[in-house]
Formats: sequence, C-alpha cells, structure tokens
Amino acid sequence: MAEVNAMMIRAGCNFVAKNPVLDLKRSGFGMPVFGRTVWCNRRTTGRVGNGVKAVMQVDLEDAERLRRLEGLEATLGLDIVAERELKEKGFLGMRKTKLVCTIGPACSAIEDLEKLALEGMNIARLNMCHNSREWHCDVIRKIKKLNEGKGFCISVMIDTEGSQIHVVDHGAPSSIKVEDGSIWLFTAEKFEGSRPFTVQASYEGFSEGIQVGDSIVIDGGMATFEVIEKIGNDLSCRCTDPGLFLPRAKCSFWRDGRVVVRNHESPTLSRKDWSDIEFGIAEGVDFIALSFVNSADPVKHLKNFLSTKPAKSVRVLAKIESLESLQNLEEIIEASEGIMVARGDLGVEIPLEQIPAVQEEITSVCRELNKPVIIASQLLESMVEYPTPTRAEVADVSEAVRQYADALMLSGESAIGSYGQKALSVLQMASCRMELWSREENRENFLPHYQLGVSLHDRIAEEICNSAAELANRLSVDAIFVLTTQGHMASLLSRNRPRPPIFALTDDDSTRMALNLQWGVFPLRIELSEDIEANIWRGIELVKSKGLVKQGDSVLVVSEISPARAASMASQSIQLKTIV
Ligand SMILES: Nc1ncnc2c1ncn2[C@@H]1O[C@H](COP(=O)(O)OP(=O)(O)OP(=O)(O)O)[C@@H](O)[C@H]1O
Ligand SMILES: CC(=O)C(=O)O
Ligand SMILES: [K+]
Ligand SMILES: [Mg+2]
Repeated sequence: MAEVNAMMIRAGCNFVAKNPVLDLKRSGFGMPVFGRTVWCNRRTTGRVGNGVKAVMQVDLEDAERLRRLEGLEATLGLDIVAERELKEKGFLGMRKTKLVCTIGPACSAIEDLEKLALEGMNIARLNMCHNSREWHCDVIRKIKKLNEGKGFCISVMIDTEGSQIHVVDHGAPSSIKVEDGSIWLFTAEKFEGSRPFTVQASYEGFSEGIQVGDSIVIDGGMATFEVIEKIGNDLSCRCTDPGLFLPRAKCSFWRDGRVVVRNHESPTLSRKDWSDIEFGIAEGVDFIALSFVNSADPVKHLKNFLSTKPAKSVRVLAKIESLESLQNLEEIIEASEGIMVARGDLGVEIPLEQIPAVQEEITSVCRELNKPVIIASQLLESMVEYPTPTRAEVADVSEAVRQYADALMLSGESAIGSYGQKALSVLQMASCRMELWSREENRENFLPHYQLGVSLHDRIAEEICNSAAELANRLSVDAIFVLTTQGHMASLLSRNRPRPPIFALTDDDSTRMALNLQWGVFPLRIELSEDIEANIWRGIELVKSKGLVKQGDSVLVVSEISPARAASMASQSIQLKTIV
C-alpha cells in the first residue's frame, strides 16, 4: 500500500485512500486539500473531506504508475531559495558562489536564521571556541527544523577550537591602548580580572624557545613588542609599535623577519576538540573544519575515526591558518575534503602583504586537486558595525569570486554584527555581478586544465566531465544534470566552472549536503536505481514537475553509476536532451 501524496494527485493516479487528508498531511505536503477535487477511483470522482474513510485499493495499471512515482515521492527537491532564484533570474542568473555564515548571538534566533536562509546562506558555521554545548545544540536543531519544515537546504559546519597557543588576554572586556615604549609582562600565570600592564597567555609553554630581542606581533600588527627580559617563563616586553590590544588577541613571535616556528606538544585535536567532534556527529553535522592543521596527519586521523562511525559520512575540511600548513599545503589539501583559507589567523603568522598571493595559490591548488575552497575572515569586517561595506571590502570579495573560489564566509559580520543579513546580501550581489562579468569575458576558458585521475576509470570520469562542461558552454544548454552517488562527477563538472547550473541528483543525503559547498552545484535528492535510463527519466520528471525546466529547454545529462551498484561494470554517459 502506498501513501497518498501530492505528486500522485498531480499525476492523476486513481485510488481510494483510507484517510486521504491525514495521509496527505503525513506525507509532508502543506497544500490545502479541503474542498479540492484531489482524487478519484475508476468510477467516481469524489471530494475529499475530513473523516472520509475508505480502503486503499490500487489497481494493477495504477500500481505500475505508482511504482514509478514513488521515486519522485521520496524526492526532496531543490532548496527553495535556489528554486526562487531560478524562477526569478533564469538558469544563468543563479548564484554559483556559495555562502557560509558564522552563527553567533546576533543571529541565533530562529527568525534570524530564517532571514539568513532566505538571503542565501548555504552553510551555517559554528565556531566551537565560543558559547556552550547547549547553545550549539539549539542552533543545529533550529537549522534542521528550518530545512525540514520550510524547504531550505542549509548544511551545518562545526569549526574546532584547535590549539591556539598564541592567544593572549589583558583581562578587560574591551580593547586597551598600548603606548609606545610602555613595558608589559606576558605571563602564563592564571588570575582573575585584570592587572595593569599584564597579559595572560593561554598556553603555559608559550615562552619556550623565545629569546631576548624577539618580537611579539599582536593580531597581525595591531601592536608590536620586543622581548627585553625573560623572567622564569614570563616575558617582559617593551612596546615598539603602539596600537590596540583586543580581548583574546592572537600573537606571533618573530626573529630576523620570520615567524619563530616551535614544535610545541599540543596536538591539532585537543581533548575538547574530540568531544566537540563526537557532539557534532551525534547532531548530524555535515562538515567538520579543523583549525590549525599543520600536516595531513590530523586530517587522516579524523577521517579514519569517522569511517568507524555508522552515521552518515561527515566531510572534513582543513583550515589553512599557519605557516607550517603552507609548507605542507598539497598533502593537506589532498587528505581533506575541502579547505578554508582562514585569513584571520594566517595574517598573524605571515606578513599581511603575502595574504593575497597565498589565497590565490591555495584556491588554484584546490581546483587542481578538485577540493572545494572557502575564503574566510574580514570579507566585510566593517559591516560588524556599519550598514555598508567599504569599497575595498567589496573589491576583496569580488576578487575571491573572480578567482572562482567555491565559497565565501562571514565571521563576526553575521555572528555578532548588527547587519548580518545586509552583509550576506552584499556577498550575494557582489558574487552575481562578478560571475556575470566572468561569463562575459569567457573567463572559464582561461582556467588551466590539470589532469587529476591516474587510473583509466578515473580518467574517463574526468574527461567525460571536462567534455560535458565544454559542450554545455559551447551549445549554450540551459542546465547540466548529473546523476551521482558520492558527488564525484558533480565535483568534476564544477571544477570546470561551466556556465549553466549543475543540478546534482543523488540518493545519498550526506552527498547532497556536502555538494552545497561546491561552486555551481545545486543538489537534489532522488531515488537512484541500477537502471540509468530510468534514473534520468525520474530526474527530469522531477524537475519538470517542480516547474524548474520547461518545454524547449535543453539539458545536458551526465550520469555515473559506480561498479558496486551497476550489475556489470561502471558506466558514464553524456546525453543532450530537449525537454518535451
Ligand atoms: N557562538 C558564538 N558565540 C559568541 N560569539 C561568537 C560566536 N561565534 C563567533 N562569535 C564572535 O564572532 C567573532 C568572529 O567569529 P569567528 O568565529 O570567525 O572568530 P575567529 O576568531 O575569526 O575564528 P577562529 O577562532 O576559528 O580563528 C568572534 O571573535 C566572537 O566574538
Ligand atoms: C576563520 C579562521 O579561523 C581565521 O580566519 O582564523
Ligand atoms: K575555530
Ligand atoms: Mg582561525
């Protein structure tokens, strides 16, 4: 027995249901049913009203129709925001660059989360450095509720605290001015409140290996000190470049124009991080972003750990925010399922003028190795306080879009700022504008083509996607559809940054949520079988039924079925279809 649902009704199936109204409600369709002619059996056409009871009987002809439609029924479609954008702006106008928002006290009410969702948030980031377990749990549940109840498709990312050994605090709730020549004591001693000219370091061994004459740079240049004396584990320092001390400021040690790299004992994943990760898994988060990754090892370690978990697969992202991570960049990117260019802490560890080049390099290596990349921190920093961005900030955002980064991230702008929604709309508008210019300049043609696959199977998949993207651009098709189980073909298509949107049809929910991070990919859930043709048929019927494609639209369909699923062997195909 099948449940009644709106799809069956629209398709005109003949059946009698036990309690159609209840069944409709249960199947999650909020459409009004009272007084509407919604169903009929062979002989009678009836009006459904409350309390109508009948026995479900589906005849053979309809059973076949139902069987085909059940695949559609199980489908939860495109995120409603993308759907709206498509209807308003057409295929080409859909924003391809994804948007991440850090959730904090300024936007954790469900109404605020919904506003961010409507403004285009694709991923919500929770920084485990701040706030309580209960607070994070509450936010995650609210987001899931919005997804389930309102048709959004927002993925959740937790960002670990990591071992930030260089954090210092002056004890006061706001910033303190640091005068030129003033003498300060940096200590690991723990005390409550503030003492004049005293700064607490978050890590006991902070001064190990530090010599008299070394410099301490606060927050990438907010102020600079010179170490004038070591007193036990404490450092007495003179301010050489006056400025400001913010609460929880980050500091780095410099000698002869370079950061002093020290092999401290603290692991990338602390005990608190593991506990936060367990919490994230239990709450069904989609991404875990690892802070202060210096090599591929912690990423591999976490992935091994996750592979032992029965839960859905969680994607591991590595944050590039230390000097060491730059030295091991390729191995970290290869081991991860995505990268965040965490410019905040990176700017503490390398000279600021190097940030633009490093960002471009990381973005390019990520595309080469086919890993999504997020550009993070200070994108619209002034909007924490002001309702408009600086022109320089808009230029910075546009440059990240021009570089074809997969995603842009808001930090304090959404977490604590008064204009989070406005900031998101600035990202949204700047992205669409730069994407348009890139298309007008045919910039996708100038992207370097790297060969990724080694095995024949991998190379075939890659070449199919490269050719499909080129075909889609040259033939100006309206959309690309890809049938993908783990998202691999979808990401290979995205890597080419094609002009039309890529609708990725998958039956795996974690794949669907992970694809949210990829440039130009709009994930949809669908039942996939071993019958490729049937999958394609179902996929197209689904998008047609939602009014996303219409008669005369041309679509390119790329399909992949892994060997484990296909009865015989792996197969991939490209088909060009005109919607009839
Ligand atoms: N959950 C939260 N609760 C309270 N404040 C938050 C929360 N998340 C972020 N914030 C505030 O927003 C600011 C920016 O957030 P963000 O998470 O980007 O900090 P960050 O220091 O750049 O990140 P990281 O610690 O990963 O380097 C933080 O300094 C903090 O004041
Ligand atoms: C996002 C982050 O962690 C940083 O910019 O440091
Ligand atoms: K963090
Ligand atoms: Mg950081």
